[in-house]
Amino acid sequence: MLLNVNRVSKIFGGLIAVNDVSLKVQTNSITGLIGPNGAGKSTLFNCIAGYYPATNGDVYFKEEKISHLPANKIATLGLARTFQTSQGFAQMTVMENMMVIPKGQRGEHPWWGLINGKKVKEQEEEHRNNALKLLEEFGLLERKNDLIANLSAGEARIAEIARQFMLNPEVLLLDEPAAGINPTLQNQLVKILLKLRAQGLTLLIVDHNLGFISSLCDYIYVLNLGQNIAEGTPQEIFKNPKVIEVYLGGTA
Ligand SMILES: Nc1ncnc2c1ncn2[C@@H]1O[C@H](COP(=O)(O)OP(=O)(O)OP(=O)(O)O)[C@@H](O)[C@H]1O
Repeated sequence: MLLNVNRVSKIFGGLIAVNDVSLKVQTNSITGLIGPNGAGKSTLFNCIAGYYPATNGDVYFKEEKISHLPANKIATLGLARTFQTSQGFAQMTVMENMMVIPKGQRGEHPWWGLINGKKVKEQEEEHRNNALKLLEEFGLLERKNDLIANLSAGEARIAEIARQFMLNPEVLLLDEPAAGINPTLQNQLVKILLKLRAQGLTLLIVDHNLGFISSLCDYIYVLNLGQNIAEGTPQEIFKNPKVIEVYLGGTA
């Protein structure tokens, strides 16, 4: 089991945003997390990735308890997340965004360059080659010198996902990757994600687009009002009466 979320709750003031939720993500699977607005999906992502401390419960990644660790430490262990809105730097180019060296990497320490300049250069070269390879894989190589601000919303989202791969994650949490992306880019994204899974990546995906979710996921969890109300294969989930009632508004 790569990721094990055990009875996690998150309370904001008087509001129980996530209420005793457990889920498991198998190595090399694509797992979906769906539910209506305000169900607690993003909050659960934040608890898993270390952006919020959970009020109760634990998260285990590769059998190690990570629920007490900060996000940057969790990212260096191999678990990264994307956000609903792009976190990239609008006035940087696509390539410059890729090269923002993740925290915890040697290159960020100023003294490192003084004592070992050659190693830093080698590492930068390695980052650059990795970035170019990823941009090609994500169909953004031709846009590498364009400012993030000049990309379409969909391209900016794909650039943000590509940027997360600079950390070489083993599991990536994707928060609404298909939102605001036109159908052509969406199909491209499905192909890219399936290819990355074939290369060994594990994914946990939140999205409102059920077609996108069912074309990707092996297994789906459904949240409503902070609670896990159903789990199963896409076929099981989309004929589950509870899911139809709360998520599809009673229209099957
Ligand atoms: N930082 C916060 N402080 C207080 N309440 C919050 C905070 N973040 C989220 N909430 C509340 O927690 C509940 C769950 O929100 P969350 O964003 O996790 O839902 P979601 O399922 O991701 O929704 P959406 O699909 O609309 O993104 C909501 O009622 C929301 O208002």
